[in-house]
Amino acid sequence: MADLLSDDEIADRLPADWDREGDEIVRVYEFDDYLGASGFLAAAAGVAEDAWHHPEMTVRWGECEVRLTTHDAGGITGNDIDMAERLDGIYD
Ligand SMILES: C[C@H](O)[C@H](O)[C@H]1CNC2=NC(N)=NC(=O)C2=N1
Repeated sequence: MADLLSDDEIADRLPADWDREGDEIVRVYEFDDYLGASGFLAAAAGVAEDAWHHPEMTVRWGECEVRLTTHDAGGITGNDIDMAERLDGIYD
């Protein structure tokens, strides 16, 4: 099981455009419309399934909010940082 990151480690490793909110890291990806946001969610779900690390995702008009935490560890781990970087990689 992945180890919890310290506050300093989280601050150091948090990718640009992501914020920390307690035991989660959060980013809102922006799109031109609802279908764009929905398509990103579908692609992100595939990335998550491949990595077996699953974010909480909420689609709104033109937005997909992604929240990551490691449930098994009860907080933020390297798995969350890695998933954030993977999702940034599929965001055009
Ligand atoms: C049983 C447990 O849910 C699985 O091992 C995986 C599935 N996906 C997961 N996703 C996230 N975000 N955290 C987990 O701890 C996690 N665990």
